[in-house]
Amino acid sequence: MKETRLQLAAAALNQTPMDWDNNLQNIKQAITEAITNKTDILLLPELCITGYGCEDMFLSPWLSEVAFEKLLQVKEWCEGITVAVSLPVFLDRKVYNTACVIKNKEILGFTAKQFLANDGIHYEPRWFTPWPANEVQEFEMMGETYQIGDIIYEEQGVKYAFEICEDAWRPNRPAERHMPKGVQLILNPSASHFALSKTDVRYRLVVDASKKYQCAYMYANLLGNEAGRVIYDGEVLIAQNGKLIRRNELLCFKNVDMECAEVCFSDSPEIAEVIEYLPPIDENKELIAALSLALFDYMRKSRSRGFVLSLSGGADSSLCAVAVAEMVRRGIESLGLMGFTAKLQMFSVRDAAAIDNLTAEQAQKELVNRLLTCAYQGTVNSSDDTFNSAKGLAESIGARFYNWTIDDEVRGYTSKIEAALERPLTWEQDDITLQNIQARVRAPGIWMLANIENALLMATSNRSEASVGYATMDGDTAGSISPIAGIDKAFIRQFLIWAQQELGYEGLQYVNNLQPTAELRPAKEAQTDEKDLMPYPVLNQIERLAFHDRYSPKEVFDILSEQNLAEPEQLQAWLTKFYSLWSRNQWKRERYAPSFHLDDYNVDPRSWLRFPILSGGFREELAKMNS
Ligand SMILES: Nc1ncnc2c1ncn2[C@@H]1O[C@H](COP(=O)(O)OP(=O)(O)OC[C@H]2O[C@@H]([n+]3cccc(C(=O)O)c3)[C@H](O)[C@@H]2O)[C@@H](O)[C@H]1O
Ligand SMILES: Nc1ncnc2c1ncn2[C@@H]1O[C@H](COP(=O)(O)OP(=O)(O)OP(=O)(O)O)[C@@H](O)[C@H]1O
Repeated sequence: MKETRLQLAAAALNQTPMDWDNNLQNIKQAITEAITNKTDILLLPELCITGYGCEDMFLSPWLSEVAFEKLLQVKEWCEGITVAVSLPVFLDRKVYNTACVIKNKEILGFTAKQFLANDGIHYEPRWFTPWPANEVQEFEMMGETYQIGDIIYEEQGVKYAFEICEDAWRPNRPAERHMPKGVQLILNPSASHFALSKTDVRYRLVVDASKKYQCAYMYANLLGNEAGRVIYDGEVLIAQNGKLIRRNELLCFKNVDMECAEVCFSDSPEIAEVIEYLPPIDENKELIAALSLALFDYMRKSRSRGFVLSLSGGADSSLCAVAVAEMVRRGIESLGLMGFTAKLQMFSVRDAAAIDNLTAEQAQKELVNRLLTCAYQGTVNSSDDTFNSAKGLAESIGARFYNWTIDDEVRGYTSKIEAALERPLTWEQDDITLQNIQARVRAPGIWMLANIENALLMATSNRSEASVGYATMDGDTAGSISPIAGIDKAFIRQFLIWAQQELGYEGLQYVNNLQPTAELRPAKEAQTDEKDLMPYPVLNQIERLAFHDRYSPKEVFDILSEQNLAEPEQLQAWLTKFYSLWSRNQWKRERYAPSFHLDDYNVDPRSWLRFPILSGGFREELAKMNS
């Protein structure tokens, strides 16, 4: 029996589009670590030289030229090691998404992606050309000739080849053709976005393939919030013959996260009979890990100095506050306090050392205090309950907390307009106007704090509100990021109960006992979101069926009718409200501050879901459903 042992390594990298210094530094760090570990082959993620999220910049030839120059720099760091590093290659006015193999400072070739990702948040065919199976060509670049295409490489007698991210997600994936050619190792450089529970799918793709194709399979994903909206979990997997060899801790705060393993290749491999899959995934844990890392990266990459939040004590703003506290907790856990503060680049060494001298609990609170400023902005319609909730939560996590009222500003604007119109504004006649002015006058003051502190203003809308436009434009939508606009309200409410119980955020006890309310109408009307709209779980179900599952209004009605959720007339009324508000409010979704992709879909037009700003508003379809 012939056996060869190879030391394999794969590294997740926290890259940023066109941040050449950062990207090359991370690549160098990974190569240096791998050389120290006596690695034979190191795999790095998809498009890690440029960053995956360069968007239309991929269409500019100069971007690929710069990437090639950087590749030549990387090549020189590869002494005694084989490294797979990915970049776009511009040939004959087409761009290819490639993985380049460098062996001992020499370029062996470029494998080009065959299946381009074109669903959900991915739009690759806009930029790249797919490479045909089995084809290899030569091309010239900067005076040298190279091979590009469907190449099979060899390391110490072990044949290896690539599947580049999406390649592995298709039934006729390249591995199907590689196996009969004696390929024993597949490398997969990926930019596979985070979504709740998605790691399970990825795990299956990798471990199942290693069994089916009787090979070793090495996978490296990008890490962190790369370009603003999309988060990568930095997953690294090494598997062989149906057995997992290595899997890392996901969503860490490091720049480089590497796994190494010695893997034995034999001509009569032992194939696992039964594959051990991952245990059920705790989506609450996953959500907060992704959200806190997304905030951390967004903040440092945008060179901001913390967050500002209009804290109502309701569920949405409370989640935003907890996410910042968790960013600090998880950041310290991942990097150590000095590592965390150094990476933020906003504290002097002296300042950071002083914080480091505090007890762990004090240091956590001190950092939250420096990074999060909250304000409660009450009106005559606000209740003691929400004030106590906001204050209690802010104090419990250590955030700075201000409290003022906005009644003077509301009165000022209202009386100006009343004078101009020569009539009083009344709740009977001017309900929405009188609600919106309250939400709007909260914006200037909170923006002032954000400007003073050079901090990011968090807009607190969730996905359910975004669907139906249940937010005031330039009021509670004001902000520089919308961190929770990808999460539905029902999920948020159960998450906050979990966070109180499992993460120990006792300050959430108040909000966990409140009904969601906008508190924009006079208190005697006992306004609640669900009275204005419909029960959030129903709204969420309609939204998922309509857009994630792509059913027609009539089909959604039929599916929900079978569940006996409500009387048919009630269901019809909810559906009519949902589709009408959905259509009318596309323009608002276009104007939301950037949001994160967290769930398996979102309603952000720049990301998962495009919809016309002006449309027929489902009039005919709703009439059919109602007939
Ligand atoms: N296609 C389109 N393109 C551009 N603009 C369009 C438009 N369609 C309408 N508009 C404009 O939209 C404007 C109306 O939008 P906007 O002023 O935002 O207000 P609007 O959507 O009419 O009302 C806001 C809703 O959000 C609720 N809300 C507000 C604030 C907070 C909360 C909470 O949960 O705490 C809830 C409130 O109860 C109300 O139901 C109109 O002036 C109209 O001209
Ligand atoms: N009294 C308030 N003080 C400060 N900010 C407020 C106040 N009322 C509303 N806001 C701002 O407007 C946003 C929208 O209000 P909304 O009621 O939708 O959210 P919430 O209060 O956080 O959650 P819930 O809907 O569960 O009550 C809040 O998240 C907050 O940022």
